[in-house]
Amino acid sequence: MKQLILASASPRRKELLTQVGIFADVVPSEVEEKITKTLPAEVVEELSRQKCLDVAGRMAEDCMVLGADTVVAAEGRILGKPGTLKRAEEMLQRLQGRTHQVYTGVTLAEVKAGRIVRAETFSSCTSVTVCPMTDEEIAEYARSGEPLDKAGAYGIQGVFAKFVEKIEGDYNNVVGLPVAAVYQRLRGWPS
Ligand SMILES: Cc1cn([C@H]2C[C@H](O)[C@@H](COP(=O)(O)OP(=O)(O)OP(=O)(O)O)O2)c(=O)[nH]c1=O
Repeated sequence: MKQLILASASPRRKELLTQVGIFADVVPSEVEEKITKTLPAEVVEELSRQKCLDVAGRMAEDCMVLGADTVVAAEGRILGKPGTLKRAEEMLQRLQGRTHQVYTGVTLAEVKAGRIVRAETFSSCTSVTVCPMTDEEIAEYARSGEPLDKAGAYGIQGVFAKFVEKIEGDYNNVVGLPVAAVYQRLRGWPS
């Protein structure tokens, strides 16, 4: 396989690729993310494409570029990163005691002789059921710092695992990258 460039600053995505033996160089996208869609699957696909094509357009060497974006969809709303403690608590209040969906969009592009010669976009959805949480549990978890940089204000791979009743679909998709689907697609691409 050609050198893979990961157009994402998310350490979790890099770790997931490394876990399956795909060693990527990181070149984070600097694109201003612009949402024109409304369905969560379309939103993550659109954002993953913007991140991927931004970085791919700057590559001079032959390579593959991967962009990804993750959001949580709950009761018709799309939840990104909370950014503040208050927003984190509001999001967790919305998720506790219910089932929601996590969507990750992925775009893969091939760069040849300084040009993008191919790009493919797809998304993956996982359902996550969260146990009922008390107000104290929500406040304590929000204060832990874990939620702030994560879509939906939680990290399934961290302390929040104790509130996850069940999931349906790819676990790694929740963490930020459906790594099996990525590998299966990359396998079919030119070496
Ligand atoms: C739901 C959930 C999300 N997340 C993370 C994955 C993503 O890093 C983050 C969603 O933010 P994204 O905007 O998808 O990605 P990012 O800002 O981390 O990186 P970049 O924009 O450079 O690609 O939430 C978890 O780590 N665990 C979880 O359980």
